[in-house]
Amino acid sequence: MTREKLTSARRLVVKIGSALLTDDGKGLYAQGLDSWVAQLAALQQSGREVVLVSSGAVAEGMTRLGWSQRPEDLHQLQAAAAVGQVGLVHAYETRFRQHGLQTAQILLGHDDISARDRYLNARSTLMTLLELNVVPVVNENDTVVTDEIRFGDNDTLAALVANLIDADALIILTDQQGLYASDPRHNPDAELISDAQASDTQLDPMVGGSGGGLGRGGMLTKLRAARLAARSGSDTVIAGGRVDEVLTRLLAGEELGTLLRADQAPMAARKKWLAGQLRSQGTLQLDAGAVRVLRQQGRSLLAVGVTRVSGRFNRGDLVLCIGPDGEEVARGLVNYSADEAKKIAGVGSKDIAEVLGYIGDPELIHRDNLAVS
Ligand SMILES: Nc1ncnc2c1ncn2[C@@H]1O[C@H](COP(=O)(O)OP(=O)(O)O)[C@@H](O)[C@H]1O
Ligand SMILES: N[C@@H](CCC(=O)OP(=O)(O)O)C(=O)O
Repeated sequence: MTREKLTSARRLVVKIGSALLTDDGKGLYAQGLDSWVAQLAALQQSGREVVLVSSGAVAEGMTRLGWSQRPEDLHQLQAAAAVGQVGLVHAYETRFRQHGLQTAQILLGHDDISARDRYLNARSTLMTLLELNVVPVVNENDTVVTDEIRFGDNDTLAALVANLIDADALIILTDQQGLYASDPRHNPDAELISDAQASDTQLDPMVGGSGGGLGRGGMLTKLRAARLAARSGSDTVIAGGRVDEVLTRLLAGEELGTLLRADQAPMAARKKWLAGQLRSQGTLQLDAGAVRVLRQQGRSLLAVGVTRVSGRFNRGDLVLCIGPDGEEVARGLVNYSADEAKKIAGVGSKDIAEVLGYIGDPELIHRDNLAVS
């Protein structure tokens, strides 16, 4: 099968794992970093949007603190991550700057993505950074979360980020060339899987064991991540980070690594997910004009088209949009709380700041967060 969809992927999440980044425990792998950053910069400069999810904080922290063994103690791990994160971001910052690109540090926990208000904030910040042509460098917020650091799994975080920004593709770079039919550390003759549907259950027995010394999750978390990414329509590639020009070649359509395909396209998947959210926290009644632009033009909902607000909801909650006769028109994630929405109902976007004293988003529900019935 060809990889045309990947060549046209516009928005990418690239994850670089600990096993790859840390040069067998001897600090960060500088040559690798030079090469990945050069490739990422070229992709960004050719008009693609790139979010980088990078591990390596614990490993870099251990080097800086002079520790040769990964500590068992959770708080020591967290301390190492806090020390190492500075070095990690510095390593990316200096390299991207040589290519004329700014970077941003984003530290996230899974809760930041599951809580609705934080979800919208994280999404808006990442989208804004992409619009500004900045490369976000994401890692787990190891100071406040402990599960992920214990399992050493940034694969899940990368998939959640792919969901968050509706990425077209998630590329997971690791120390193996991709997913093999069995762990190549134990079976050097194992066959590389080049192409599969992410949902294919025949893959399950192939990913048994966990990872190596510094990486932990192994292929199990990568397969799970591919399935998670597929929920928002993102394909996943697992590929070898040491392969020459791996990112450039993958996006040129070369059949490297393992492609795990999603069943549906990003926007369709997102709308389906929204439509399937059962519990709504409130209702917005729309005037006939708003109903028309939502239905016929797929536009965002502006406060000016809202005639009545009911229910108790916060930013990020799901609300129903009903027409003048009470029929459901759409449902979506709202940008303002019920109290704020009541104040700005019927108000034009440019006057929101005057009414509220601030403006968060110009629309009440952004079209990406809206599923029309
Ligand atoms: N079927 C498989 N194919 C490839 N690698 C596998 C497989 N099963 C287990 N692994 C192991 O997964 C490791 C990669 O995972 P991990 O060490 O967690 O890396 P990372 O830090 O990049 O996430 C490989 O080094 C390999 O030993
Ligand atoms: N967040 C931590 C650990 C994450 C981690 O190692 O994950 P992975 O690259 O999936 O094996 C770090 O930066 O060291």
